[in-house]
Amino acid sequence: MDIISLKNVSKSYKGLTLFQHVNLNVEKGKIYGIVGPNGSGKSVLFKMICGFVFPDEGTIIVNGVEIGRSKRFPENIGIIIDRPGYIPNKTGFQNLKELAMIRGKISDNKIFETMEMVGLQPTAKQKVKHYSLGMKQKLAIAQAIMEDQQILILDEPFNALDAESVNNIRRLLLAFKNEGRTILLTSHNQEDIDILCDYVFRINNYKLEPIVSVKS
Ligand SMILES: Nc1ncnc2c1ncn2[C@@H]1O[C@H](COP(=O)(O)OP(=O)(O)OP(=O)(O)O)[C@@H](O)[C@H]1O
Repeated sequence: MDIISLKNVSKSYKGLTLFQHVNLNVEKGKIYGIVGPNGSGKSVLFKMICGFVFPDEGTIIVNGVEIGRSKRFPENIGIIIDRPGYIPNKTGFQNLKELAMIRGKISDNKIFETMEMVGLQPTAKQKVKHYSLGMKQKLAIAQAIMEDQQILILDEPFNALDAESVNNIRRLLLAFKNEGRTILLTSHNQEDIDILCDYVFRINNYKLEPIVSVKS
């Protein structure tokens, strides 16, 4: 069964057409890349899949649940879209802890492990308002993965990361895929797309056009 499916999805903003009758079936345990120029609708597509905005027509089903009908936010989905709103006067750990308390699923230890995994020091006393851009990005990645979310929707996950961190996060994402997690990502860096993605779609003419099937 497809873990995400879009059926006949259309979306416009006041005369700006982004998508017209788009269909997409996402297989579990694969990495999908969505590419397209600035303003082509990549983030809007991800927001629709996450239930943050609704399509004008069509349906989106995530994990068997139609978005916008029975419940608004899909369960078990890790998201990086836009800059997350952190509490500036708290440390990275404290910020993640606040988020973890919403679901109450994970221990402090798991937050520690996740911070180390993405290259942040969990015991650092530095407040997030003093974090560099790359550190904020790592925190965003940490919140998206720390609860072992099975679907990851990652809009530009490599933004602001140094080369070593990019390699680390790429390795992490490939390991998640091997565990059966499903990842949708965007990147303006073709190398990220080539290395990571099983399937790539380009937004073209208001549709998702398959451009390459690198590893299947
Ligand atoms: N809430 C909104 N109201 C009106 N227009 C919007 C809204 N959200 C997005 N748009 C418009 O939709 C278009 C697509 O935006 P989107 O952020 O999805 O582009 P993108 O492909 O992610 O671009 P980039 O590569 O620059 O990140 C843009 O023209 C944007 O201004």
